[in-house]
Amino acid sequence: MAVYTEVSDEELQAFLREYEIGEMLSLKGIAEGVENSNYVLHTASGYYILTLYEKRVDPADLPFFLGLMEHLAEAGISCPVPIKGRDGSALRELCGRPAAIISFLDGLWPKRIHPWHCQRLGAALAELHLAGESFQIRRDNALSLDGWRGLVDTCEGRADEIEPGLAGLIRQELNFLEANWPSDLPEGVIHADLFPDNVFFVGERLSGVIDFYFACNDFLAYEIAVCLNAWCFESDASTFNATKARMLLQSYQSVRPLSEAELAALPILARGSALRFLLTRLYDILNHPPGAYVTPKDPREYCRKLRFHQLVKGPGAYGLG
Ligand SMILES: Nc1ncnc2c1ncn2[C@@H]1O[C@H](COP(=O)(O)OP(=O)(O)OP(=O)(O)O)[C@@H](O)[C@H]1O
Ligand SMILES: N[C@@H](CCO)C(=O)O
Repeated sequence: MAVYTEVSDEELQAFLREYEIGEMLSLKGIAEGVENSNYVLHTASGYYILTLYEKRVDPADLPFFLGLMEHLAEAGISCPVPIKGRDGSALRELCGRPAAIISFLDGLWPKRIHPWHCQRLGAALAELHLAGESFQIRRDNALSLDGWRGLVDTCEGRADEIEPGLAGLIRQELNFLEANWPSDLPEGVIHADLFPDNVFFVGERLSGVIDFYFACNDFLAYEIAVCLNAWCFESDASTFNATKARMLLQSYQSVRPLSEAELAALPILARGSALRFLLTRLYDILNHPPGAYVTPKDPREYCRKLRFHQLVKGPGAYGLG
């Protein structure tokens, strides 16, 4: 659950005076997510999401995130739109934190993934990648190789508290990835956290994508690897479902075909993506703020996924060929 910062009625009322979205009717903390404090805000003009940006978001990045949502929405991608205040700005401060109001998106995220979810996801992801081509602001991925090295240095001393042998696994994997990471794949704007809880469906229609607060420029195929990890394993996190992966990849390629180099790189990109989420989960569990209204996610799930990809010989393991 994620509400790190409590907002009083008085503070909210003063904040809302900067907007033209009507009188406040209610504000309810959202019991999901781990990064920011999120509330459903109900005003006389409808429902919105109020977000207070917490520890991992650098305020200097917020114009990128909010600008990207606006850009993608204008290009026809279904995603939240930042609401501007009377001064034309979507970004201001509340309770000492950067804060914004964004539009509310209908739909529910899938708790149980079927192959058709992966099919809808693949095409939507490729459309998102194409729509991002014309976005002018750039943001490097802070959670790529350099960021992983920093997290390994910080966490490895206590990693074996979580699982015996974990410190060795992450150090060796980092060394491997540093020696073998690709350098010349097509790049663009990626969402970078496209897990099922960030993709909404209404019935069998993908109704929208939320949570752009890790978005950045990186290899487009890296994003596919993130999705293979987040969408295509069974709940034991060890059994890979090649049918789901094939649906995802075929559907992506019906909109944006992948080059031979991108396909060949999938296994190493999947290893990198598994290490990325293993490390941030490990960091969060070792540095859990006491009393915070949030449930940390299990890093061991990503140890199992990483071990699967370490044995993969080529992209055929992902349902292709
Ligand atoms: N625009 C939106 N419309 C409807 N619901 C939303 C919207 N944005 C966020 N939510 C709700 O808030 C929850 C948390 O949002 P979000 O995923 O952005 O949080 P977070 O703290 O960045 O979490 P994480 O990075 O762990 O996914 C979502 O699962 C969803 O229920
Ligand atoms: N999606 C991330 C959490 C938010 O970054 C995870 O599952 O570890």
